[in-house]
Amino acid sequence: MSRPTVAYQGLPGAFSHEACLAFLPAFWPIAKPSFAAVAAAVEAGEADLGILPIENSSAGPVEEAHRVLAQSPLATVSEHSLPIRLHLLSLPGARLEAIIRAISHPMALAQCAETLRSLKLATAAAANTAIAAEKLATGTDLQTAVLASSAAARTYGLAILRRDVHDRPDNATRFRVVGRPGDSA
Ligand SMILES: O=C(O)C(=O)C[C@]1(C(=O)O)C=C[C@@H](O)C=C1
Repeated sequence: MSRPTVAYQGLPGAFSHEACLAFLPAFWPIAKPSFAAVAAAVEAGEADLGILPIENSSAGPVEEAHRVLAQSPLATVSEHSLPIRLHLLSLPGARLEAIIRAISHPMALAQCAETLRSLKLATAAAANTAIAAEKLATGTDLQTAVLASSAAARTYGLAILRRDVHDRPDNATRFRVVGRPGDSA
């Protein structure tokens, strides 16, 4: 039998991808560009399950995921909390003093608000932490950093300029696993 699948938002190195590996190790993760695309893949039977971040311990509910789930017939299978460690990543060779902006998912930016203020960095939103990391890695910008995981740093060959930049040491995000109603996946 082929391996069952789980759709997640982002790319390898995203926290949703980390959640797939931690909580659904028997499932093959399928990357999707948006929360809506995750729900659509499960509804269409392209993926057996979907996983979405629904709430962070310091930044609160993930509004877009709640909007998508409210409009979807999918059923909750389980919920899991994942510790979230955010690092400031740059191209290798960049210096912290030269960084002027940080790019990431708005939830990740909110989890690091105090650090970003103390470093006097401007911010810009991306669709996902790993999507921001992958984009930075393909360019030559030594003034921009992204907030993402150590897995994203490894996956895209980025340097960790500053480790653990989330404001609260107990930072964690709750993920919801969803499936088609009536399925016993
Ligand atoms: O999965 C990712 O990496 C994301 O960009 C999304 C997201 C979120 O929506 O809350 C997931 C977990 C963290 O709380 C930060 C960002």
